[in-house]
Amino acid sequence: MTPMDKPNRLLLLSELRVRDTAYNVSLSRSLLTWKRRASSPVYHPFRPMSYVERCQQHRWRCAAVTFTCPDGGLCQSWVGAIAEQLAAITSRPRRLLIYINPYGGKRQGGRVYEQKVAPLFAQAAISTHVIVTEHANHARDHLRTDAELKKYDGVVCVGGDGMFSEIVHGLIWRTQMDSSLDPNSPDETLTSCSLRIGIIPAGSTDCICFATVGTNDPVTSALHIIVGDSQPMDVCSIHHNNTFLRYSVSLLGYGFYGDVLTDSERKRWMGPVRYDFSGLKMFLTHHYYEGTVSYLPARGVVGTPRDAARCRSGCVVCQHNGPKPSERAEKYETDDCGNDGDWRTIRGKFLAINAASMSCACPRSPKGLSPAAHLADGTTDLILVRKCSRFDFLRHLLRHTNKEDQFDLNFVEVHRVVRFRFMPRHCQSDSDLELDLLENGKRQIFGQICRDHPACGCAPAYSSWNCDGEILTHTAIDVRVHCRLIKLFARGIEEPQVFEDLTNPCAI
Ligand SMILES: CCCCCCCCCCCCC/C=C/[C@@H](O)[C@H](CO)NC(=O)CCCCCCCCCCCCCCC
Ligand SMILES: Nc1ncnc2c1ncn2[C@@H]1O[C@H](COP(=O)(O)OP(=O)(O)OP(=O)(O)O)[C@@H](O)[C@H]1O
Ligand SMILES: [Ca+2]
Repeated sequence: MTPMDKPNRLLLLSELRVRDTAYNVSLSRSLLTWKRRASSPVYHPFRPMSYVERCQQHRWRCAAVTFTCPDGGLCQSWVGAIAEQLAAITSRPRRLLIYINPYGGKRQGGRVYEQKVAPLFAQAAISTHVIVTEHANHARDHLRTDAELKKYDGVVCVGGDGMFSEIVHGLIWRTQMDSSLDPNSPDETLTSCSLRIGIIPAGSTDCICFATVGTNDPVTSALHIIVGDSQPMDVCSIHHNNTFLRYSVSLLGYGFYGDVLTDSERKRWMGPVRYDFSGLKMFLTHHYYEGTVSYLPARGVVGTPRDAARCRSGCVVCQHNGPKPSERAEKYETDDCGNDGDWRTIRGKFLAINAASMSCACPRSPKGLSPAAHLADGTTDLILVRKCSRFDFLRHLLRHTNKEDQFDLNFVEVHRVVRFRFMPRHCQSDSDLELDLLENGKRQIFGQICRDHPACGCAPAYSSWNCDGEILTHTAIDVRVHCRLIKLFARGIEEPQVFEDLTNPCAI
């Protein structure tokens, strides 16, 4: 054994055995590593120890190892040092509040939790309070008013993006109330939530889990919770006429994704495949919608939506763009005197208007709606898909599933923004409408009448907003990004480790 090596933060280094093979085993702060070596005499066994092993495609598994060593005293030193190190890690949760949606995805939430997750939490000595939800918004309302949050180190949801959204709404609301802030004001600087949220994926899309962990696997997510990972995330607030509607963390989509969601809600009984049916149907329907989008481009940030680089664990773009009080005013380009910076306006006919606050990667589209979007940079990528042929729209959609750039098409544009507004054409002021009619002449007037007349079977004037899988009640909205408002038990997607053994142990 070498003495405590402070500069390298090495605490113990010994030759130990696993079965008949000898290893050089070292313990530094919170990291236990072992490398094979040539060997020697009689060995005493430690207790079996659990650790995290990295597997293919970002999956983690819990493995166990039993070391043996030649003298009992050294054995005790090792057991003591490891226990001391584990106790010193304050980021690991000890008490969790868990909500299970028994009806999410393929309705396997309860089984997944009991069989795959609960045994791991028990092994890691995490105490849990489990609530199986009885109705929609049960978890949200419980968090808003009833939950004794001081008793917990984190909140976990077992379900899909909709269930995660409930937790986010409950926690953000509660945090703002505790800080005496007004969630109805779109200009309020909101207080970040202190409790981290864990997601055990058991839904239909699970894009938040996929885009923050790299896989939808309950065991991997449970292990990220156990080791106490932390990943901040941006949240958009959505208002209509200065009234709060909802928060969004992944996709806020009008047109195609709004229509897919509306149609798929009637097919919930089908499970996850409902999205494919409704997707095909809405693709064939090919509706476009008219309206005005205004946005505030992100200023003073690094990165663009067309970057080849991706947001990964320890992302430097997120670190650079994260909130620093001195930079905030510049980033939002707005000040207390009501100077609203350089708002830009685009009027047109759109097949889809999408805002992606993160990549929205999911099994259907492993690179996501906006592959270069960042989890915690304080911006959202506003994607405008203008009216085009079905063939062109299919080209755009297909590019979500291959290596080609879905933005490199002349009917698609993408802007990295901190705030945007949308006004459907028919909601515009009377004077705006009159101006349009004058500009566009008689043909437009007849088009207008036709659109307002349901019996003629023409395209509808309005779509709905798909807000993380929920339908918004209004179409005219004001959206603002709140940098790092929440934190997840995750670390972002890890780059594959090219030169390292896939097993990079970390005791649990
Ligand atoms: C030809 C294949 C093209 C495939 C294109 C796939 C693009 C998929 C992009 C998925 C983006 C998901 C963003 C995440 C949104 C979540 O907050 C939300 C809640 O869970 N999920 C959905 O709204 C669920 C949204 C699900 C949308 C599914 C859309 C499926 C489109 C199918 C089009 C078929 C055309 C075929 C023509 C022959
Ligand atoms: N006990 C319950 N009964 C009915 N609905 C519930 C219950 N608990 C939660 N919900 C609602 O079910 C909706 C869908 O749940 P969830 O997000 O878990 O699955 P999903 O929709 O299949 O997956 P995804 O959101 O990933 O597409 C959520 O909006 C949530 O509010
Ligand atoms: Ca972002």
